Amino acid sequence: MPLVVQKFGGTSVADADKILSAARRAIRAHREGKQVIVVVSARGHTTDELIGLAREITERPPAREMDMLLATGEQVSVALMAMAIQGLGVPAISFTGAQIGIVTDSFHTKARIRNISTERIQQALDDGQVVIVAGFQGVDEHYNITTLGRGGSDTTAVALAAVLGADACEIYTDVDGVYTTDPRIVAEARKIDRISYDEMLELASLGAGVMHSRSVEFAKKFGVPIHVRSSFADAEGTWIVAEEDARLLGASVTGAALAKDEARVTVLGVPDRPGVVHALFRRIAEKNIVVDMIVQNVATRGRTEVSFTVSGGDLAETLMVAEHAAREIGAGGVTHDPEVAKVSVVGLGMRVHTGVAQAMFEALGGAGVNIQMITTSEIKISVLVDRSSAADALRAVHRAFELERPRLDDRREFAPPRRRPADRNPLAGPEAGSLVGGLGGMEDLVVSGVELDEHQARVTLLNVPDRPGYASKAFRSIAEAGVNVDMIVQNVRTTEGDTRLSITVPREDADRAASAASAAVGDPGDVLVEPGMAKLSVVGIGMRTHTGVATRMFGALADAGINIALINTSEVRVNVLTDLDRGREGLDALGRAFDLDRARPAAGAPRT
Ligand SMILES: Nc1ncnc2c1ncn2[C@@H]1O[C@H](COP(=O)(O)OP(=O)(O)O)[C@@H](O)[C@H]1O
Ligand SMILES: N[C@@H](CC(=O)OP(=O)(O)O)C(=O)O
Repeated sequence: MPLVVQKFGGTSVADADKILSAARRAIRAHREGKQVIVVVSARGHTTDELIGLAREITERPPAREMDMLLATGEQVSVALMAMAIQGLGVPAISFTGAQIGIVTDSFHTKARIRNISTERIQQALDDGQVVIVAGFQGVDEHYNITTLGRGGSDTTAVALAAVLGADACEIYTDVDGVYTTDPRIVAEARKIDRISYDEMLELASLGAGVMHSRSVEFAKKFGVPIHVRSSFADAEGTWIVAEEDARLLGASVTGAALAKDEARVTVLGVPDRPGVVHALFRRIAEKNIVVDMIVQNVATRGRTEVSFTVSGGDLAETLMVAEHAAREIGAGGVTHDPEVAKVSVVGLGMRVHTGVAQAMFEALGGAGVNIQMITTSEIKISVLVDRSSAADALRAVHRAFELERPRLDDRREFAPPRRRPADRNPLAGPEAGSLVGGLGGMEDLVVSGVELDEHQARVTLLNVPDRPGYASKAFRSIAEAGVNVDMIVQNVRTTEGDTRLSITVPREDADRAASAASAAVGDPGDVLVEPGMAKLSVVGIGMRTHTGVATRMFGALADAGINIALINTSEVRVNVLTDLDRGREGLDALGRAFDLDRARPAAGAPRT
């Protein structure tokens, strides 16, 4: 019998009419002969209101009690939904997370699912009942109630779909699909018909609030097709599916995202020697703080700057940890900016299209937006900008890539295949050995490989003026010279007022890239070339949301005495640049650190 999981977000169960309309949708699927699991979130703004209530009592509510409080929002919704479905004549039963054995770790307010017992749900389904489950919550091994982090009901829904082998997970929300960017900010944004897991992972973690990024990790790991669609209309929404099913045509950029609630932290005067970066990020990871956009630039006079972003809510704690770590490693100090935002473009097409970075920087320059930091991965480019210019920046970028124009997608009716666990579920399949942290947790990090690219050269532009338009000029010149750029890293201005922008290119193109850059910046003395660099990458799922992965990577390299010259991170990989002659050794060290015997050198995959 087909099985479907339907998740209704807060806006879709905000009042009695909406609950009844969601109930009718579940009943329709039930009458079509499907087994139906309904996952619901707290009604409307309930979770925000509960947080407000706690703050009225105390500035720093204990996390355990916070979870006890927040979980009530979803409990109200499941009861009302069960009443609605039963009232319409169909048997239904509601469960809290604890009742159906959604067992998590004990990181209150950001717990991860370890496992889900399926017997009770399966029994109810087999009895012909619609099963209603409270999203966003679980219970730890000591029976403490936990929550999964804001937006976590998506993760409950996809996790249930994964363990029960559902044919699809339907996410019902107040938009009719995933758009090229947030339609509340850019009115011309267009609905996307199909998008790959990796693109959605990047978009979600870069700010597209329509999906919880951890839910997409689940979907990718377990091969669950997700259908994001409107609660209030019947039209097809957006399918989030495996790359081979997304059948993407043409475009270099699929979507753009804005993360507004970002804060930047920079550790100044970091000694340029092995182990230092590791010491810093280990301290932060110990606090379970998710670090994003790590940018480390070329050292001068034996010192460098390391910048990274965290969400605004984590800033105070991060600063305390960073200041402590800075003293420990003998760094110069810590600065921060709480008023920044990150604008990103994402697209699998970037793997093959050139000139994407140039087009993005040109659009930003044209809109008068100053770029503070840049970081890239194979399928995304992110820039940090002042928060006040963020919406303008997003609109400019959306326009530059003509994201409002319909793509050549195949719009025929689409029924995605469920790619069953044998080939996709790393808990069951051949990748089981690569799980870090044992087989205990469904949400454990999956590291699928480590790679070495020995064909990289680094080109650095020194003395980059801190004003709009500069990056665009340099990249236009490099693109005109026909050079494919791989990594791009720009850190914030140093204390001496100097900004450095580094790129990596295929070694044979290094001189061409350097002369193109010199021509653009006007002074050859401002361009540095290091022809022999190696890129080491750790590849997998959940690389960013698992705080420990970068730390483990930096630690392994530190123990091997290998210095890190550049860093960039994404949802699916962490890349670092090292000296060429240390590359193989680094690859072995990473293979050991991540318990992989499949460490392999990779052919360079330049783009941009
Ligand atoms: N790329 C995007 N596509 C669609 N919606 C987006 C995107 N980025 C951000 N959003 C926002 O996400 C919202 C839906 O998420 P959310 O409010 O969490 O819904 P729910 O309550 O159903 O979980 C939309 O109203 C939209 O403004
Ligand atoms: N109620 C929780 C969980 C959730 O996922 O909500 P929604 O589906 O409305 O984003 C929150 O507000 O974070």
